[in-house]
Amino acid sequence: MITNFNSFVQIFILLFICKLGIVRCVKQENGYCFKEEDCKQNEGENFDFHENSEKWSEFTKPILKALADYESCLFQNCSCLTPVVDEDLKVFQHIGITKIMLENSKDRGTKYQIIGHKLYREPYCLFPSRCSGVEYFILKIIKDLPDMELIINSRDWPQVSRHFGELSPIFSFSKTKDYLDIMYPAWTFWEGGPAISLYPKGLGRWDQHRISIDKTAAIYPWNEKKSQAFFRGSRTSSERDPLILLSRERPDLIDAQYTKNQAWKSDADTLGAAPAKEVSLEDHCSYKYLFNYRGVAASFRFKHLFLCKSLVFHVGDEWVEFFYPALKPWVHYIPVPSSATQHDLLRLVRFAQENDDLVSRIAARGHELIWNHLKMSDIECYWRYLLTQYAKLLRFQPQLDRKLIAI
Ligand SMILES: O=c1ccn([C@@H]2O[C@H](COP(=O)(O)OP(=O)(O)O[C@H]3O[C@H](CO)[C@@H](O)[C@H](O)[C@H]3O)[C@@H](O)[C@H]2O)c(=O)[nH]1
Repeated sequence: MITNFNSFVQIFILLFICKLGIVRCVKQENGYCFKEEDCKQNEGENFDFHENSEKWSEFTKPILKALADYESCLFQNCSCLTPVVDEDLKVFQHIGITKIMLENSKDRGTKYQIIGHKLYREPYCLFPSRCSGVEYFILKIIKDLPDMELIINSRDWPQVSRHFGELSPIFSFSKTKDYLDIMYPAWTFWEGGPAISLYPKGLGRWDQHRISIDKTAAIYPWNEKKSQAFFRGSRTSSERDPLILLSRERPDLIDAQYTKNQAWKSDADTLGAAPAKEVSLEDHCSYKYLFNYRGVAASFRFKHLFLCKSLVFHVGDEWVEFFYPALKPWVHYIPVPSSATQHDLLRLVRFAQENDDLVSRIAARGHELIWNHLKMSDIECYWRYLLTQYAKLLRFQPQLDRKLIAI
C-alpha cells in the first residue's frame, strides 16, 4: 500500500516537473517516458493521441494493437520475403514434383526448362511481353540455378484450386487462399504490365519507377500533399464502385474516377460517366491518401503507391502477390474491408484527416519497407530462392525437350 502510494507520488511529481519543462517527457502508446534513453528507444512510435480518440476507436485500437504486436523482421537480403516460398512449396514437401504432374499441367501455362544454366521455353507464349518480363529475371540469376522444368502461368487468374482437381505445380503471380499456385514476382517488375496511354508499352521497369516516383514524392512532402483521397483506374472490379460514387458526391474529400481500359465500350463501363483522363503514378504523390483495390486478380499499383510516401488504404485482403505478407495491416497501411460502404469510406477519410500525425507514421513505415526491401535486387533474390527450393522438390532429372527454343 505504502509502495503504491510512493509510486503514485513519484509519478505525480514527475508529471508536474514534466509540465514545467524541467525534464523531457513524451506521451507514448504505453504511457510516458521520462528518461532520455527510453524516449529515444521509442521515439519512432510516439503516439499523438487525438483529443477525441474515442471517436475513432475503431481505427486507433487496431493500430495500437498492431504496433504493440509488431516485430519488425530483420531483412538479410530477401529473407523476410521468402517465407512465402516455403509456404507455397509445403504441399509438395512429401510427394515431390513428378514428371507426370508437369505433363498434366502443361496446358495451364508456358513450359520452361533450365538445363546447364541455359533457359528454354516452348515456342508459343500467350503474352510475349509477359514471358519476356519473367525471362529477364530468370536470365539474371541463371548461373546460380540447377537444372529444372517448370510451368509458368502468365494469365492474371491462378490455376490450381485448393478445393478440387489435381495438385499441380504451377507458378502464378497472384492468388487467394482458395488456390495452391506457387507465387512468383509478376512480369511487370520488368515489362508486360497493362498498357494505358501513359504506359503504351505496358507498365513495367519497377527500377525506373522507383526513382521517378521517389523524385516526385520529394516535391510533395507530407504537409504539402492535398488532404484528399485519390484513385485512378479502370472498372476491373465493382468493389471500386462505392469510392467512385462517393467521390462524385464529395469531390472535396475524394478524387476517384474510372479510366478506360481495352474492354471499354461506353460510359456504362465507367459507371455512367465519361472516362477520366489517366494520371501517372508519379502524380498520385500529391495526395495524402491513396486507394488500392484488387482488379481481376491483385493490382500492380499497390507497390507503386507506397513510393509516394502517402498513406495507402488497401481494400480487401483476398488477392495477394508474393510481397504482400511482408506488409502488415495498420502498421504499413490501413486495411479496408471490401464490403466498405460509402459511409464507411467517408468516415475513413475523415479519420485520416483528423489524425494526421498518426497516419503519417503509417505512411512512412509503408514507404520504408517497400523502398528498402522491394528493390530489383530483392526480386532477383526472391526468384533465386524460389527456383532453388523448387528444384529440390523435383523427383526426376530433367532432360532437354527438343521442342523448346533457347531464350
Ligand atoms: O490513370 C491511371 C490509370 C491506371 N494506371 C495504372 O495502370 C494499371 C492498370 O490499372 P487498371 O486499369 O485499374 O487495372 P488493374 O485492375 O489495376 O489491373 C488489371 O490488369 C492487371 C494486368 O493484367 C491484372 O493483373 C489485374 O488483376 C487487372 O485487374 C495500374 O497499375 C494503375 O495504377 C495509372 O497509373 N493511371
